[in-house]
Amino acid sequence: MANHIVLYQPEIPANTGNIGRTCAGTGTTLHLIRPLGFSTDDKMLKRAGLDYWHHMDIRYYDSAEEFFEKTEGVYYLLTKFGERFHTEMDFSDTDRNHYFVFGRETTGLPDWIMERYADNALRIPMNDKIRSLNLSNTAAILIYEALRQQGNQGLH
Ligand SMILES: C[S@@+](CC[C@H](N)C(=O)[O-])C[C@H]1O[C@@H](n2cnc3c(N)ncnc32)[C@H](O)[C@@H]1O
Repeated sequence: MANHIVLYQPEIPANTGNIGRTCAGTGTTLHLIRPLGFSTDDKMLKRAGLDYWHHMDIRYYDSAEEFFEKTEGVYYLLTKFGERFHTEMDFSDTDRNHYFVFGRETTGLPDWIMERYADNALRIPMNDKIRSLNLSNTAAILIYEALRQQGNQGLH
């Protein structure tokens, strides 16, 4: 089983490119839920992830409903409204698929997803001087926390 990053309607190509690069370097599958705010041929996306794009296991969905229908595992929502810190959740079971679901840069995750998976809503600590952390930074933090708990799985 594996770790998965799920981006709900990402808008900024450089964020997705950065996340793709981290996914390629850690064996993490990237799931993109449309509509995307860019073309995957976009120059900025290529600049951020160019040499790595072909190493990525990347899957596309036309809607969040389609994504949930076609995947199976444990879903975690990443949101500043989460009641638990991401470090309080146990990701150590490598027999499961762990799906880390991130919201859109401008509007986050829709209410129905927030309600359905409220028990697994996780927050990365921050103070009140900013509205939120950068999407690609949050994805990197989560991937490496999961890998740390899983013993890094052959990464060196
Ligand atoms: C730029 S933020 C979205 C901000 C949006 N206005 C909102 O209120 O959710 C993009 C995504 O990054 C993730 N994120 C940003 N800050 C976070 C935090 N402190 N804890 C967990 N996830 C965070 C969430 O998945 C969020 O949907």
